[in-house]
Amino acid sequence: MTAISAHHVTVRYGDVLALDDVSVDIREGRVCGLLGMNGSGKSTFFKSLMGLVKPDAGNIRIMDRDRRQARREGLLAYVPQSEAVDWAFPVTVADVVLMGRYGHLGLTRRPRRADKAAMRAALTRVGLTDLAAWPIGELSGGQRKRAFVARGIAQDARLLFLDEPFAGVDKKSEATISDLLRELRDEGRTVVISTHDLASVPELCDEAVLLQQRVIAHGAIDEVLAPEVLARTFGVEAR
Ligand SMILES: Nc1ncnc2c1ncn2[C@@H]1O[C@H](COP(=O)(O)OP(=O)(O)OP(=O)(O)O)[C@@H](O)[C@H]1O
Repeated sequence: MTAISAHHVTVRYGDVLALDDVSVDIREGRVCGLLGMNGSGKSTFFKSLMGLVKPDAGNIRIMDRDRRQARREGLLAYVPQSEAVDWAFPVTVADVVLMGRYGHLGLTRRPRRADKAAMRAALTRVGLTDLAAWPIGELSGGQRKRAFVARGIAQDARLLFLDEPFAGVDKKSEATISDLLRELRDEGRTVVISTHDLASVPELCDEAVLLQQRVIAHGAIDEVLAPEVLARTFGVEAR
């Protein structure tokens, strides 16, 4: 099945054209890298897929559903950029992961035994069991990312979007997160990571989309990262 089907998506913020006629199809069970410079529209594309931004034109389907239905079914999980999170907010790691269980029922619902079991299983999966009671703000960059991935696992999301997952993360944590994402892919989930760090892409991703308001290239890594494509996009000689 096609996990993401975006056709002719255009998004404007006032005078700024953030996405220009973007069409991308991504199959289920893939790790896809969404590549582009700062301001190229990566976050806007994620927000459009999540239903947080309403495109001015175009059509988006998630696993053959409209975005609202996909959200209602809990198919989508988002791991935000570190800067987008208020790390001083007093929640524990367990709280963050439990948020994956609330779905559309609202925050007043008390977690049941099954929710807590799913939370614990997800924390085990990402290796954070011992830190369950810690305030999220006291974790390292890599641990925070893993906590948010655990939230997606507890939710049993079929698609995970990670915005710059390796920014502010040390090499060891990066390897741990990459392994985890590959495992999730092997279970048939679809993982899309946005990054401007091209070094992490070849090993982790099955395919890549190069974005600069428009889709410059989409396909196998060696095609998308071909020196002539990068030179054209970034205006530099690629090594
Ligand atoms: N809420 C907004 N209002 C106005 N302009 C915006 C808004 N959000 C993004 N933009 C602009 O839209 C363009 C695309 O931004 P976007 O954040 O999607 O890019 P990005 O590739 O994710 O970049 P970054 O890696 O810096 O987050 C940029 O020019 C940005 O300044």
